[in-house]
Amino acid sequence: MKTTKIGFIGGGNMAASLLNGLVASGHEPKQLWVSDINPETLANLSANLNINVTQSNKEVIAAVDVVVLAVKPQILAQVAKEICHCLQPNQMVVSIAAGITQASLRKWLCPETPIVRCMPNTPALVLTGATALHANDRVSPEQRDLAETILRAVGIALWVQNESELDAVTAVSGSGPAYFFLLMEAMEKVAVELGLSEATARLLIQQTALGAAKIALESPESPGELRRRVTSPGGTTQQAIETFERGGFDELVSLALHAARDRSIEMSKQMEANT
Ligand SMILES: NC(=O)C1=CN([C@@H]2O[C@H](COP(=O)(O)OP(=O)(O)OC[C@H]3O[C@@H](n4cnc5c(N)ncnc54)[C@H](OP(=O)(O)O)[C@@H]3O)[C@@H](O)[C@H]2O)C=CC1
Ligand SMILES: O=C(O)[C@@H]1CCC=N1
Repeated sequence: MKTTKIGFIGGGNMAASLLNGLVASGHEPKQLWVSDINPETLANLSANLNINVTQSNKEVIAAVDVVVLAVKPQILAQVAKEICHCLQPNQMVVSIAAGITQASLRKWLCPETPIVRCMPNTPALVLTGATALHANDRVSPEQRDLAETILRAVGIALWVQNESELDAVTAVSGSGPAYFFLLMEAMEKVAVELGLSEATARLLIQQTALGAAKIALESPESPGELRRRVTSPGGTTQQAIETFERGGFDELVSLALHAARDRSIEMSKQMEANT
């Protein structure tokens, strides 16, 4: 797998996370390609990772075994139509775009193209990504394994049976890192108000987030039980948790995740209707 030629169309945030992760996991940099319209983006990727870079999407297609579509959903139709004639019949396409369905991709590419649609997240950068994948019926078992191996190189990877599950995955783990950063941001602001220096606050919050994630991963207990173990009756945590609950914490999380899931569905419908 480490010598499979993989090409990214679009070298922005998510592509950079995956490329960094692939190189860090031992993938041969010279087997990795990326195209982007922005020369500065390409210069940074080339300098940092020593991978092949080009402004030509078609050059990437011609050089690789697997093509990863990593542009914004809004311009994916245009990019897919530009490259569709250059794809070899069995060349696998992996799309990471939120809210772009297999049906749209099939329409824009060629009906025979093997397509894996997936939803990764930016912690791929530090090899702790979480990705869900869905394959169309043109993807061979070997290509399925290859797609899974690529994403597993940068974290965990699991398959969903129904494509519609990717809307929920996008809301939970695709966007999820931002929710944790939001909480960290808010905690840091208040910690400074409470008298800590910014550096002290940030370090304490980062280590606490890491510790909470590690204990949640390693313990057989549910998050609810782990939370109760921190919450001494009549103590400080109880005050904080009750304040969160009075403020409608669960309802707010529900509203936020539904909004993200609904936006994913809405984007799918808009793209299918407009192209
Ligand atoms: N960011 C995230 O956490 C996640 C993102 N995704 C998905 O990944 C995809 C990329 O997102 P993200 O990395 O955040 O977006 P970015 O905007 O950071 O990256 C997209 C890159 O594509 C470039 N680009 C624009 N037009 C073209 C073109 N015609 N050919 C080649 N490259 C082009 C952009 O350049 P310029 O900026 O100059 O326009 C930009 O560098 C999206 O579809 C998103 O839904 C999925 C999971 C998580
Ligand atoms: O916000 C977005 O649309 C993308 C998809 C998941 C994370 N970022």
